[in-house]
Amino acid sequence: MTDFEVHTPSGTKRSTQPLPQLEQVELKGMLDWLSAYGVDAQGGVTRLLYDQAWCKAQHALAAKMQEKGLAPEFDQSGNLYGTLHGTGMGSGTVEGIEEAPIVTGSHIDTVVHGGKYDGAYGVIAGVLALEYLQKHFGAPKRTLQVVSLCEEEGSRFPFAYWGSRSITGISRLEDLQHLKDQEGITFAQAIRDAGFGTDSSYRAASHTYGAFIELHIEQGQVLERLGHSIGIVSDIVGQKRFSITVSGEANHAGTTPMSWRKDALAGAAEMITAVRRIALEAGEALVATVGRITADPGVGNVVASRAVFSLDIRHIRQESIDRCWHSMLQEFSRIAAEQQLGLNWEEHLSVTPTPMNKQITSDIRDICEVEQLSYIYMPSGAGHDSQIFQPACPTAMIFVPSQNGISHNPLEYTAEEDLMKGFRVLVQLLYKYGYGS
Ligand SMILES: NC(=O)NC(NC(N)=O)C(=O)[O-]
Ligand SMILES: [Zn+2]
Ligand SMILES: [Zn+2]
Repeated sequence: MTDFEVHTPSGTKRSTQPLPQLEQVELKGMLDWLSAYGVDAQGGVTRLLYDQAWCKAQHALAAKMQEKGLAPEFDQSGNLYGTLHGTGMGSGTVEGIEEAPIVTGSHIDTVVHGGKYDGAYGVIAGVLALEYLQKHFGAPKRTLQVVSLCEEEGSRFPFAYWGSRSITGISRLEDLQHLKDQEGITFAQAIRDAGFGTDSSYRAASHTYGAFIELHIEQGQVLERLGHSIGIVSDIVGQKRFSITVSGEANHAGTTPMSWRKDALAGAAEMITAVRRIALEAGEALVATVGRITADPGVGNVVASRAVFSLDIRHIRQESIDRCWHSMLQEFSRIAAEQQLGLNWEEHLSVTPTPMNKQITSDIRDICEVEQLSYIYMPSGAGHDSQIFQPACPTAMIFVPSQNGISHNPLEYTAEEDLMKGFRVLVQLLYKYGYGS
């Protein structure tokens, strides 16, 4: 049993209430259960926005929420909500946004051949936390909600954070309809095939949140190396993502002398080497990644006429991202001019670095202290829906360790004991905000 002070996200002290000991919950079992939707023979999980595995998983989750008394509801984007309705009693004089639901959750989509914890942990933990609170304390005073966001990774369409961006109104379906996946299927078609979209019977994706709290695996090695159980996220890095197209001329590999070629792939290779050099020169905190390249016509005895590669740049400060991108672009232009190649780029993601809400993070710290869980404040090098929510409502993130820091990989793993510690923190926090008098 633990005693702790209950207060709202705005810091008003409310009351003190002991919580019953948390029981072992079916966290691990439910993560395994969810991973069956989209699992492959090597144990990798692939659930891309609106694909078959995604649809099955999201509907299976809705059925689980129903079983657990959480009144599931979809919106037009395919975000799924489970709700514990508040009685409204004791919510005091707080007005406007503070009366809105306290929401927890994360995303259901994965990268291609990813793990079973990224995103899923926060969704499952949210469902079980609401079930736990309902079972022990009945209806909360303030409405508590869990959301299974439809998309965060940007794995299918050249666009990311669709779940949180649609909820916060930053993006609308009209802006994305034309986007195509690798198979040429448009966003408009994909959402329609999945049964969502503006002409579906679901309500529009718009909500006012009192606060958003995301529990997530760290996806790095910091907690494990330093021996801490909980990471309290201080900031989330900013990101820019581009698609870079280099154009040359297809020609015969045997009859075209080296110096007369316009070899798009050779030019792209030099540009990628420059990406690595510039990022290394910028210092340890900056990271830049080229994770994908395609070449046309993609034939062994033909000089490539076109190469397209991805570029992902991240840092905790926007100026560093911008400076690095400009140096890279200068280098790309120099290389293209030198080799008589065409150069085009398209920016398809830009998110600014985002600090998390100070009051919620300090409440998380208080809980860690009462619960005697070792914690550190840390920035997140991975992007999260929390950085989309933060400007719209007070937002915070709780991290648990990732074994060997591996993520976006079937080997992604967090020990059950660590999953439970994060769950405990989440339950305490939701109790604090939902049941305070
Ligand atoms: N937590 C994540 O894995 N996020 C990933 N996805 C986005 N959208 O940032 C990423 O690339 O960092
Ligand atoms: Zn991820
Ligand atoms: Zn994630």
